Amino acid sequence: MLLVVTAVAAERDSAARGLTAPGGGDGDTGAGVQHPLPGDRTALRLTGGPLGTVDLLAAGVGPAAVAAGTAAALAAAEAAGTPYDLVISAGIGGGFAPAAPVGSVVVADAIVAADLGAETPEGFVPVTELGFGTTRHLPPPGLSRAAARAAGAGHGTVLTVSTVTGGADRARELADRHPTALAEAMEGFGVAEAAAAHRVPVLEVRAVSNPVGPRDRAAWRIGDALAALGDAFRAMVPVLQEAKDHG
Ligand SMILES: O=C(O)c1cccc(C(=O)CC[C@H]2O[C@@H](n3cnc4c(=O)[nH]cnc43)[C@H](O)[C@@H]2O)c1
Repeated sequence: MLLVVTAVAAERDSAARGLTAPGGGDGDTGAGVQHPLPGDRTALRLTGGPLGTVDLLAAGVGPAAVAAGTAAALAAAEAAGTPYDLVISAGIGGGFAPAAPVGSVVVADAIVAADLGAETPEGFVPVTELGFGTTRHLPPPGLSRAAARAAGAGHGTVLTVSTVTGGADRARELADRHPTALAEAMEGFGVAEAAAAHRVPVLEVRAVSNPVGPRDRAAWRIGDALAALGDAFRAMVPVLQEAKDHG
């Protein structure tokens, strides 16, 4: 079973459209059915396509909301005896120029919490250097590479931040600290923490709606990014099917 976790319903519906589009999923999946989850949550459940059962959950904005939603979905599926075997964090995101322009798609080869740490006189120190936890989850390399290739996407680090970058200085600081970063968003690390706790592999897919940099809300291309996200899911179906059928 596949679990796709987004922040908002528009992202969930774009992914579902891709998974049910001709050439992507099987047309029999239709619009899906509501699948109740613990804690007043509901997933959209698709069945009958090449990927078998796919649950799509819009779990809220930010790492805490999606960590809670993902953990609830994973625990419920395990308790029902039908555990998920892959979780995908998906949605729109900011792209680092010039590698990830607006309208492009990025598949994460690493999912990194960029602001989980402490400010010190010497600068930012990640929690790992303070002796706690982790700041990085690694998707299965072969699967993430194949997914990126199928989607025509960039393959690089996706940062998780709790505050959308809004200035050139912050964008430069993040790029300096994470030279392989292609995109930032607000959920991937939360989804990945929950997946890791259940020993389930994770992917992150981001369609770029805006550049990482000075805030210019009017320039965000959310509709284009949602369309690109759906196209990416459609293109990734054969790769996800191969992973499902052959581990
Ligand atoms: O400020 C606004 O008017 C506004 C309107 C719509 C959405 C927002 C968001 O902040 C959306 C955050 C949401 O989208 C992802 N996202 C998209 N671009 C970025 C980014 O450059 N940096 C971080 N996150 C981004 C994020 O994953 C959230 O789910 C604001």
